[in-house]
Amino acid sequence: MNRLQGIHIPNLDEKMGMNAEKYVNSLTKPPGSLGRLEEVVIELAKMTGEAFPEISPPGVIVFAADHGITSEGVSAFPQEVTCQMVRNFLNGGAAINVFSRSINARLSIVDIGVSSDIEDENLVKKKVRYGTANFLNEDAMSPDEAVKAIEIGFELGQKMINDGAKCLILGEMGIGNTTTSSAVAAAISGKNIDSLVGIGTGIEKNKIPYKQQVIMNALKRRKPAADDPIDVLSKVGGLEIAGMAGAMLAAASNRTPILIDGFICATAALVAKLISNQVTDYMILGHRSVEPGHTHVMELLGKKPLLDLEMRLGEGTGAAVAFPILQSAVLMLKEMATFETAQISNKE
Ligand SMILES: O=C(O)c1ccc[n+]([C@@H]2O[C@H](COP(=O)([O-])O)[C@@H](O)[C@H]2O)c1
Ligand SMILES: Cc1cc2nc[nH]c2cc1C
Repeated sequence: MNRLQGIHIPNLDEKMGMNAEKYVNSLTKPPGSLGRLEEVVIELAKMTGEAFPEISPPGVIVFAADHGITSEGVSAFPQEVTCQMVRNFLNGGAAINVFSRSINARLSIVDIGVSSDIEDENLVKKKVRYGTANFLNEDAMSPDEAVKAIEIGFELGQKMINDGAKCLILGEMGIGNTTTSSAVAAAISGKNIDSLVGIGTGIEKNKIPYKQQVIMNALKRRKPAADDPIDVLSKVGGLEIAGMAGAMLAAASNRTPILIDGFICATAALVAKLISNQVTDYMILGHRSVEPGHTHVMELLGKKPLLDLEMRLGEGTGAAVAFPILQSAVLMLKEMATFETAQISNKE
């Protein structure tokens, strides 16, 4: 697969992880008493290869794109909300703007496939096409478009890291993308569609069987190949999902930790894993979304989320809210006294 074929993801630095573990156990607390903070900082040491991992400043990239499948009435909101929310991001008024400011993150908003044009000097204009096609009736995009969207994500992830980001948060905006994500997750995992479909932006619960049926019919017609990420993306995927997957691959190839958001972001992580299995070594899961598919996808990624705040917004918000937990973990390592320096008697 062109340029992405040559992508190299370094092995985790296990030795640095062992050093970090030893050092965590020398800090003034009973061993294990800081629970998952201890696990997290050891993971970060393995990822970064640093004795005292640096994760600040974080960088947030929000990929926006439209979905032809919205014509089937699968979302509670109309398609034009994608474009309207992009304007809201650019004006600083969305939840991800607020949370990015609170963690001092650089925030980048990318049009990778919105169905209308948006003029704004702060928008990163990388439109691959004006929304996907309705994948119930035809392939969502061409294989070339899927590759292009992954490459754009990779370039923008690399740029965010070159500009100084030490941890990457990927967010998305795309009316209809819980339907797309359910289709992608089902295609890759073979899981029953019933377990992967939820209310998204808030459809009535009694509409869920219809949403499931649309996805089942589409999968029957499109027949995506489970082990081929480009086939899955081009047949039933989304441009923001491809972009996020590309950015994740860039982060992992730079040893930069990735903080994963909700269902759509985790589905992009699953696609990235199909492209390069080791990419998940560099992922930490920020939160558990209300979308039922998220729990299944997180299991496929082999990781547990940090938070469960019953959120289902997307945009990268769950990851941004989880970021201070990583900061606490890193500060624990950097600033706590050891038993020796504080002259505290250690365990018998
Ligand atoms: O991140 C999540 O888990 C999540 C769960 C439900 C909805 N969303 C957001 O809501 C939109 C998709 O919902 P829907 O109902 O239009 O498929 C899209 O813009 C996502 O960012 C996001
Ligand atoms: C208002 C709104 C904001 C969002 N942010 C992410 N998905 C969204 C969906 C809607 C409808």
